[in-house]
Amino acid sequence: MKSVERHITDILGLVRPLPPIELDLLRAQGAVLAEDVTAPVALPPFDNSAMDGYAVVAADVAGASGTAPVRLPVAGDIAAGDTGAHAVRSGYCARIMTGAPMPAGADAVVPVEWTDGGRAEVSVHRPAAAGNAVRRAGGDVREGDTVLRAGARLGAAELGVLASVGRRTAPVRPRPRVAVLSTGEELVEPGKPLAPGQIWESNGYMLTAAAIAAGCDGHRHSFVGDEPAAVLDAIDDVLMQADIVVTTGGVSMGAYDPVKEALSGLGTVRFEQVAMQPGKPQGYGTVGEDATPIITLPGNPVSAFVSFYVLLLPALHRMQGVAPDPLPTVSARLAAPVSSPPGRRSYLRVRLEEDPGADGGPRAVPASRQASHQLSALADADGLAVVPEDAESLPEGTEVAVLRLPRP
Ligand SMILES: Nc1nc2c(c(=O)[nH]1)N[C@H]1C(S)=C(S)[C@@H](COP(=O)(O)OP(=O)(O)OC[C@H]3O[C@@H](n4cnc5c(N)ncnc54)[C@H](O)[C@@H]3O)O[C@H]1N2
Ligand code: MOO
Repeated sequence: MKSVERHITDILGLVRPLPPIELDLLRAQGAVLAEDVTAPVALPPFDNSAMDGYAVVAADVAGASGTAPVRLPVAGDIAAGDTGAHAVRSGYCARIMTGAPMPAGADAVVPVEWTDGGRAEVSVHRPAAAGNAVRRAGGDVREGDTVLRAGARLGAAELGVLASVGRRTAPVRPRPRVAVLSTGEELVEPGKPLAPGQIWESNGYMLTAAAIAAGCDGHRHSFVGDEPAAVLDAIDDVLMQADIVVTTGGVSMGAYDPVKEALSGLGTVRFEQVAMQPGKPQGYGTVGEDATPIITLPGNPVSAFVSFYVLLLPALHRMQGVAPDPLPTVSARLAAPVSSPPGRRSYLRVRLEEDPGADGGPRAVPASRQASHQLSALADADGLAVVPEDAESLPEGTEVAVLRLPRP
């Protein structure tokens, strides 16, 4: 059987970072920056007041106190956004607001709380040292500084930074368009009644949601039955709108495995058995004139889920221009013994719990239901514990690596 690592590498070989596009800032949320961004000007661009108060010459108020306040005439008002040229000379002050440009000659701001708040003349009852409550030009960012690096994922803070350096748009890798296509004659749209032998389609929702959570533009397409020609038609239909196609079902050893049957003939898609549990039957390759990557995941819901995070996620990262890292791993002690098929690496659903008795490190509590159709145990899990290929059982207390599942 093929190793998990080899299969991840083969899938990575199908994809490249998507060419950058320019997106309006709010449309770029969640996307990955394609170039470094520098500041075209210093930020703040000018010296300005950090507080509402009075711009003064610090030396004038050096002796101010409650018992001997310093009285200064107020030469004018400077509001934030004031573009006029203001100046303060010794013996005078100007009322100034937070964010307003410092007048020439002034070197400190006395907060209004340290004064009587006078409009024509003000009493200052505390000294303010030079530089007090003054935000210097370039105090945040100097002109030409790199404020964000290529590869940064754009969240609220990053979008704020981009706007603060005057960008209205951002050069980003577009979110990979992931077309999710499910197959199976037994599938019924949720919300509709089930006939005997039928089940509600769940993989499409699950994988589309996982793709969106991974920063992709996931689209659940309608599912198809067990007719290989219908599978090919459906794949053809989604190709125009997809950077990668993900199918589920129809890749195993059955008499009606339409994905395998339909795609095997093309010569561009391989079907293999990967040494993992769940997720053994897998296919990967390209389809269509543009050689669009296609990944065919098994139909068992937990197999599809685990395959997405173990095999596909690194490729989705690469398409976004970030390192093709797997899920983050933590080390944990098994809270119960587990078993695993020989020669296959198992990914067991576990809940991570604090282990008060141990020297730090959580414990991994395996879900009681681990079969690949038992989807309900997944919603309780926060990780996948990895049981190596050479282990058929592990006793309670064994230290294992746990892949942390992303949570909304
Ligand atoms: N003789 C063998 N049989 C099977 C083998 C094998 O090696 N030899 N492998 C088993 C393993 S492991 C897996 S995993 C499954 C994979 O089978 P397929 O990818 O062909 O998937 P299907 O047969 O279409 O479906 C499997 C299972 O999952 C349900 N399913 C499928 N799609 C959906 C969906 N969109 N939403 C919800 N549930 C879905 C389907 O009803 C089946 O119960 O094969 C084993 N068999
Ligand atoms: O590999 Mo299947 O994915 O065991 O259920």
